[in-house]
Formats: sequence, structure tokens, C-alpha cells
Amino acid sequence: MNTPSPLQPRLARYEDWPEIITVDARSFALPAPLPEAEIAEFRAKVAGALVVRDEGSDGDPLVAVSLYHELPVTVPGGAALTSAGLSWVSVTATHRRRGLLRRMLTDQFAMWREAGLPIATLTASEGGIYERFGFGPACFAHSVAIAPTAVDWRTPAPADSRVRYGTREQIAQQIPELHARWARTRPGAIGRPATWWPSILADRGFRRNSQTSDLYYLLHRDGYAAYRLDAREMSATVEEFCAVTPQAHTDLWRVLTGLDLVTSISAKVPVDDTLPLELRNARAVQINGRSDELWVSLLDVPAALAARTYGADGTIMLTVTDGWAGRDGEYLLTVTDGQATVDTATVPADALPAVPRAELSVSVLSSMYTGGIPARQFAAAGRIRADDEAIALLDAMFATSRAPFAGTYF
Ligand SMILES: CC(=O)SCCNC(=O)CCNC(=O)[C@H](O)C(C)(C)COP(=O)(O)OP(=O)(O)OC[C@H]1O[C@@H](n2cnc3c(N)ncnc32)[C@H](O)[C@@H]1OP(=O)(O)O
Repeated sequence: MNTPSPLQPRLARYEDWPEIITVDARSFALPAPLPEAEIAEFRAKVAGALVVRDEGSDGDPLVAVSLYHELPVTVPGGAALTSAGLSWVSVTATHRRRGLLRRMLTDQFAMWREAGLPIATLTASEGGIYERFGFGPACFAHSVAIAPTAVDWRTPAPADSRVRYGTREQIAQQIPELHARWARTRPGAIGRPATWWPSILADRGFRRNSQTSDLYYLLHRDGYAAYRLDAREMSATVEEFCAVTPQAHTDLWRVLTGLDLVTSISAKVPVDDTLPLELRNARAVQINGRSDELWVSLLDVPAALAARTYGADGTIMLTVTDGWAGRDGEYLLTVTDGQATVDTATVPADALPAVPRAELSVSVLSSMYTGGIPARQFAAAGRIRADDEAIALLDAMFATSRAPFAGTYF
């Protein structure tokens, strides 16, 4: 008879939290222990947490944790879906590669299905972990370095920049609303529930090195930016940039690029950011890297596909492979006037001879969902099986007018 493994996930209890903080602190170089008030503040953001204790070891040490937040994510067309935002996944170095992540994610997926969540999101510590669970990278960011002395705007500076530094009260009052307005304009944007703002606005010291300043908030009627200065290098790092309108984008960047004494400004921006195009010398904005920002997994494939809008009408049969959470199957996607209906009845190819067909994994479909990676790139990489007509239709359907960008790391 097999002895059951003592290493089974269970729901986290109140008394587990100090150890949860310790386990994640070791993995991600976070501070621990945390004051009780900060633990309570964090717990308020969590929708469900799992832990594993090694009950065969002295003291039953906590050896694994995984949790999720319910986080709105903007999908193409502007609707906000509640996503299962997977986070704080950590298995102690002593217990890795023994299947604990797999076990926790089996239970997490069951919790999400029970909660009726149509989509899951995460920001990944490494690129090789999550595809096996049906996640795909879906939002990307450019890391840019701007040389203020090379910045030469094509348009004249306005008499008034329309931008002001916020007082503590103005920041607390205006930023959540500005962020929410911004999030509606970007596919992939992660919305921030009210419980998220206290820790963001607290700007605790561990998030930065000791030679950097507090966050300085620049407020505009239609956006905001938050940056800090590095005192030794006299460089600036833009930590948040949310512009609802092109005018706010220009006005805020004008102030940022006009910071006297600052030798370099770094930021993470959407891959379609327009700043270089607004300057006479586009090389003033140096792109130093591209990173995957947000990973997405469609949990309820028909519901998620029906929630976004599409760039072109048409009908296509998607044969989706999964191998993890039972999402394999045939999905007949029909788009009329940009709105989708999805039929999951299996239809033999000869019954719908005129309908284009494509075979792809749920991970690839999830990457395409936000408009971050076009079908033709996946097809060229051998990861979608379809003829040219089907690929052209997928490209036209899934294209978005703005590049997806998440804007929140969690
Ligand atoms: C959303 C987030 O929270 S991202 C943060 C993830 N956490 C971290 O990076 C913290 C440090 N790392 C860890 O805590 C652990 O190594 C984890 C969580 C990444 C993996 O936990 P483990 O319990 O070792 O994973 P487990 O044994 O269940 O492995 C599951 C599968 O993932 C693979 N895998 C695990 N870690 C990695 C990795 N870092 N890179 C690539 N593949 C990996 C395993 O090989 C295994 O593959 P297979 O079963 O398909 O053959």
C-alpha cells in the first residue's frame, strides 16, 4: 500500500501568515518579519492562499505557498474581466522539484473554476515555468533610457505644462481614479482594487536602494507619473506612467525630460509608446530591452473569447490543445460586427468545409488574446497549424489598435 505524501496543499490559516512571509522573503529578497499591520494589509488583497507544510519534519515547517488576487484585467474592446492573479508562488529551496508547484496549481485551478473566473494572469519570475500550465506571455514592455540633453521636442513648449507635483492628499485622492481611467484605455491593463492603494502609496523603503529618493508624483488632469531620483548617479527612474490622453502623455513627458541635473531617465513603457516620434532625435529614447510583463491563461475559453471585441468579422474553428486543465477541444469562433459568439460543439471538418481551421495550444491562444503576439509570428515559429487564409483571418481578428500593457507588477 502506498503511504500518502505528507506534502499536500491546504488553505492557508491565519496563523500561517508570518511563515508565508518568511518563505516568500527568502525567495524574493523581501523583508521579514513584517509588522502585523502590514501582514493584515497584504492579506486584505488575497482572494485565496494555499500552503504546504512538511508534517514529517521537526516543527512542520511551511515549505510552499501559492496565492491569488482577484484582479481586473482590461481586454480588447475595454471590458474588464476579473482575473485570478497568481502570485507569491514559492517552494523552499529544500523542497524544490518534488512536484509541489504542480500540486498547488492543480488546486488553484480548481478554486478558480469554482469561483467562475474566466481568465488567469501572473507576472513571471522566470520564462520557463508557466507554459506547461497553459499560460502565455501576453503583454510586453520596452525598457528605455532617455538622455534628457538629447531631447528636442517637435512641438513648442506650452506656456504652462498643466502638470503639478501632488501633495500627499492630492495623490491619495486623485491617483486611484486616474489609474482606473487609464486602465480602461489599454488592453492588458491590470486594474487596482481599493485594497491595493495603501501599500502602493506607502512606497516602503525595501522597494528601492538606499541612495534613491521617495517617489515624486506629477499630476495632470488626465494622467500622472511617479518617479524617483538616484542621488549618486543623478538619474531618474519612472516607476508609474499613466496618461489617459495623448496630451497628458506629452505634458507629463515634457516635465520628466526637462528635469535639470538629471543625466538619464529610465522607464518601462508600452512597445507602441509614442515618445520617440514626438522628438526630433528619436535616438534620445534608447530601447535597452523588451520583457514579458504579463502572462495570461484563458480558463473559460468560450467566456473569455466572447468578452473581447475583434478587429475583423469572420468564422474560424479553433482546435485547442491543453493537457493541463481540460481546455482541449474545438471552439467555433464567429465574429459579427466585432462581437464574438463561441460554439463548443465538435463539428467534423467535412460538415463545415468552408470554415478556416487552426490548431494551437491554449498557451498560444492566451498570448494572442490581448493582441500582444500576432498569429503569423506563431505560425512562422511552427506553433499554429493552419493555412495562410486562416492565419490572415486570425491576424485581422485578434489585432488591437493599441499594444497591450499591464502596468502593475504583482
Ligand atoms: C507567479 C509567480 O509567483 S512567479 C514566482 C515563482 N517563484 C519563484 O521563482 C521562486 C523561486 N522558485 C521556486 O520557488 C520554485 O522553484 C518554483 C515555484 C519555481 C517551482 O516549484 P517546484 O515545486 O520545484 O516545481 P515542481 O517540482 O512542481 O515542477 C513542476 C514543473 O515545472 C518545472 N519547473 C520548475 N521550476 C522551473 C524553472 N525555474 N524553470 C523551468 N521549469 C521549471 C519542473 O521541471 C516540472 O516540470 P514537469 O513536471 O513539466 O516535467
